[in-house]
Amino acid sequence: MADILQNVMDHAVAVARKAGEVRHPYKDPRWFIGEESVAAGEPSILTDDPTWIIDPIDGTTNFVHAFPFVAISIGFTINKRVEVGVVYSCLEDKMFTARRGGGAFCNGEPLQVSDQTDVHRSIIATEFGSNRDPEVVDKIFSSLRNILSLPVHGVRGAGTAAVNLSLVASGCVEAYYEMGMHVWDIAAGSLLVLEAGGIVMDVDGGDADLMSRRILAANNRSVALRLVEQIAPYRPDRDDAPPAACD
Ligand SMILES: O=P(O)(O)O[C@H]1[C@H](O)[C@@H](O)[C@H](O)[C@@H](O)[C@@H]1O
Ligand SMILES: [Mg+2]
Ligand SMILES: [Mg+2]
Repeated sequence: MADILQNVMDHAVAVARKAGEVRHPYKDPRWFIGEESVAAGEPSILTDDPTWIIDPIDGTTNFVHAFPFVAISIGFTINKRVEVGVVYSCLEDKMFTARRGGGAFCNGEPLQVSDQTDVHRSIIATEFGSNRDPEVVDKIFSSLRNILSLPVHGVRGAGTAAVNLSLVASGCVEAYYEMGMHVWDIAAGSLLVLEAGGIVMDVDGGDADLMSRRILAANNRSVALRLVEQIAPYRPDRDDAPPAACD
């Protein structure tokens, strides 16, 4: 794993030098989008530059309550595309890694999504999120009611987007969808799913957009599209939305 990260960092330096940049790719804040740096006021704009997208603790509520799923999530993008994803599920002691075109792995073992094509025989992961706006809560429950009534085998939520995506990549659940999480929750995990043979799209069936705060990741298109029909979509403010103007 250290080798993969070192290669990527070397690549970042090479790309920067080629572009005539003198910035140091590990230190310049423009090369990072992190949950804590954004909370501290740093920008959350995804550019074509090599960019580390980091969530130091994914599953904070779990962590606080000792609910045993917590992860560290590190994604690396070039030209807005995730090239490397690392999710470390701390209490499971599982290190998930993926490199674009190089497959996905858990503790070094290759991962493959589930081969289930029938949504009725599937487990779907999702989260309730933290938005308690009644309209949003109604949409969440509407989606959930539709999916449970399909019916499916079950609905689960680990309390961390990164772990939910690792579960899709591992074939333990067929799909995961959520609206309201952030780019640092899903950058790394989305590559795990793609490299394990799955697909990632918007909840309305459109193209995936890392900054949209919406994701549907699935083992295959047929399961994904059945879910698209059931999900009541809403649009949270984008991660790259300009800050609201102050009076
Ligand atoms: O624990 P976090 O890093 O805050 O990430 C959470 C996110 O805040 C929450 O909205 C989602 O439902 C979870 O799946 C994230 O992982
Ligand atoms: Mg998170
Ligand atoms: Mg976090």
